[in-house]
Amino acid sequence: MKHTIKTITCIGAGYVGGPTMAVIAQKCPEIKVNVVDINPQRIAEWNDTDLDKLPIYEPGLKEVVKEARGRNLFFSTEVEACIREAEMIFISVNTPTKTYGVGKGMAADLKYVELSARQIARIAPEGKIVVEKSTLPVRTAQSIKTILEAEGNGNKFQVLSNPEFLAEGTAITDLHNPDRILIGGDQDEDGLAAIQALVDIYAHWVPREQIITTRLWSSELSKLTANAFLAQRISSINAISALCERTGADVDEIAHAIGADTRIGPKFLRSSVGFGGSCFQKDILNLVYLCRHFNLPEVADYWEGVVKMNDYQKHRFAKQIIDSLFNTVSGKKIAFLGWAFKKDTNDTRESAAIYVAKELLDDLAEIHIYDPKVKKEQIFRDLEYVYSQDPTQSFDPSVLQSLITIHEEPYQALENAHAIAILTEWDEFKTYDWQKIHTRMLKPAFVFDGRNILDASEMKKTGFEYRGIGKG
Ligand SMILES: NC(=O)C1=CN([C@@H]2O[C@H](COP(=O)(O)OP(=O)(O)OC[C@H]3O[C@@H](n4cnc5c(N)ncnc54)[C@H](O)[C@@H]3O)[C@@H](O)[C@H]2O)C=CC1
Ligand SMILES: O=C(O)[C@H]1O[C@H](OP(=O)(O)OP(=O)(O)OC[C@H]2O[C@@H](n3ccc(=O)[nH]c3=O)[C@H](O)[C@@H]2O)[C@H](O)[C@@H](O)[C@@H]1O
Repeated sequence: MKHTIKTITCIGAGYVGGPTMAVIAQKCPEIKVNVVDINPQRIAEWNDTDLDKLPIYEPGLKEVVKEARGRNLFFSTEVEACIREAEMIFISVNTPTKTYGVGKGMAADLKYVELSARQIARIAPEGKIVVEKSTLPVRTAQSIKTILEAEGNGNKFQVLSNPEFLAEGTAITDLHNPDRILIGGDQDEDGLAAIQALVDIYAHWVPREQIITTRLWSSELSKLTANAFLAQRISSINAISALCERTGADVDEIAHAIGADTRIGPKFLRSSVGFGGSCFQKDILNLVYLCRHFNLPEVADYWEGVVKMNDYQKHRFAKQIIDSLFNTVSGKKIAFLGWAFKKDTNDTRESAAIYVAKELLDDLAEIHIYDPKVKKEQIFRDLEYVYSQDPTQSFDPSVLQSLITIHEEPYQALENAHAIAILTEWDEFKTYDWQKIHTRMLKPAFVFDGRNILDASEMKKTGFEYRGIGKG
């Protein structure tokens, strides 16, 4: 049965739902695209006439929203009405690591996905194509199908898996020029027709040979595997960075040398203070949990090593700061450049900065933070959350208020600092007047470059005690 898709609804107006649907609306002007969310503030921000107030910062996003919003792109809290109206429904809700009960700290929390599936089943007047856009454990489509069939008033639903591979900070270019689109579905006649309906949407702008279609389980597991491989590369180069620091080798030279091998390739070999972001850790832990569930402990341990290495890298960075500052940072001003988990985003989820800050705060450092895009309230929320997760510590928020200062402007944050730590690779940090900064710091003036973005020899010439990652 051929489907003609006239209306799409996406449940979840977050970092994925918002930009992905904006681009579908931009490229398919004849399709009406509704993006719905239970968070009214988020929807109000998506609808703000001032495009600088969109809830997420992504280069190029404003332009896409400006073109499509009000034409065929609509943001709304009317979840039920929009479910009724659409022939195809994307589920793009959050799937964080579980913080309670069975699988706590490891498994993906699927409660928002389940709620969405139940809501669709309950109110959809007829069968729909339901598309998993969220990252999900392999075989989740089966659970969604079971719910849809059990609660769906006899309607027939098709479930597709269409994982998203965009990276934050480059979301719009990734969506406009994806390496591939992946669509998994049942291989019977109805399943293939549903796959074709989604292929037809992407084919508006993605060459057909870049649209890969697979069975459901392969598509779901490809997403977890892709993130695990990407994160593994970072942990691998970071492991080597530790050895470089002991031996006098330079990790950037090594990355260049090995990346020239076409079998390895040059991308994703930037050694850093550790990977952050909402997904790498969550998705690997989810993979580890699945492996244990299927009684594959060796496979689970293998992938868990990627996360352990990342924790080690963040800890190593914080420890190096404390060790270099004569074994204590108590009462010392440490300036943080950057709080976001990478440049060109205001997202701070699992940012390495949070964990480095916590270790320094535990040693009573006074931390001054400047990030060009992250809001003050978000930084406090991140720190309060990380303390709330540490059962060994009683948490007094007033201490946090007295030890943390957030700056709207970088030079004040750096003035009279004992040390500067670069946590995010924002381009603007490279353009600062480092000579001026040096004169205004306490001496010895330490710079811990967690992103290797500054020129080590220039910094040393200026008089800094400069420490890069993996620089022997
Ligand atoms: N952030 C990223 O770069 C990427 C994320 N993903 C995956 O996409 C999924 C979504 O991630 P994000 O967009 O980052 O999450 P997010 O937290 O930014 O957005 C999720 C949204 O869903 C809404 N929501 C939750 N339950 C709802 C319900 N029942 N009805 C309506 N709205 C509901 C929340 O209010 C929130 O606004 C996750 O599974 C994630 O792993 C995949 C690729 C990239
Ligand atoms: O599933 C997801 O959420 C997404 O996760 C990552 O995207 P994202 O986390 O947005 O950003 P990345 O560019 O992958 O960076 C992740 C972290 O790794 C760090 N990183 C990246 C690359 C590198 O060489 N070194 C390094 O330390 C970044 O600074 C950042 O903290 C993947 O790149 C996307 O393909 C995927 O869709």
